[in-house]
Amino acid sequence: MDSKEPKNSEWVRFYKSFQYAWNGIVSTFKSERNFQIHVSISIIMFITGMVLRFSIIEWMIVLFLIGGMMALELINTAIEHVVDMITSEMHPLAKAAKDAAAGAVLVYAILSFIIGIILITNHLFAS
Ligand SMILES: Nc1ncnc2c1ncn2[C@@H]1O[C@H](COP(=O)(O)OP(=O)(O)OP(=O)(O)O)[C@@H](O)[C@H]1O
Repeated sequence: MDSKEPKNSEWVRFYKSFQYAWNGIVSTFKSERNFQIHVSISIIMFITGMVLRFSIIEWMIVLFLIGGMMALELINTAIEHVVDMITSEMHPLAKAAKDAAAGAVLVYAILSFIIGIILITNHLFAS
């Protein structure tokens, strides 16, 4: 009997942690225009992959890029929130933190774009 309760509460905690994470994704989607743009581009890439009938390897690359992009955008949003919570005043360190986080997203976005173009052109010309 005693051993059942902690087990249940572990599952409840596990379920709740998913719920909190999902809430973070939904609220970021609602508030961040860049996240909405990334989701839209991901949907376009998904449809492109279906139309061109991507191979398993190509799908794995696309999913990795989409997942990485969204995860980075979520981390960038988290950093923005923390900075805004710490100070509402202009501070060089606040700027440095926000700009570095935005830079990380930009680096990944540029790489994703280049890899996406390579994937599509390689697929079209190889088949
Ligand atoms: N508290 C702050 N102190 C100094 N610079 C800041 C501060 N908050 C934002 N900035 C800088 O001002 C510029 C514009 O920031 P802005 O607040 O418009 O966008 P963001 O918060 O970085 O992102 P988003 O537009 O997604 O909210 C960026 O270079 C950012 O680093």
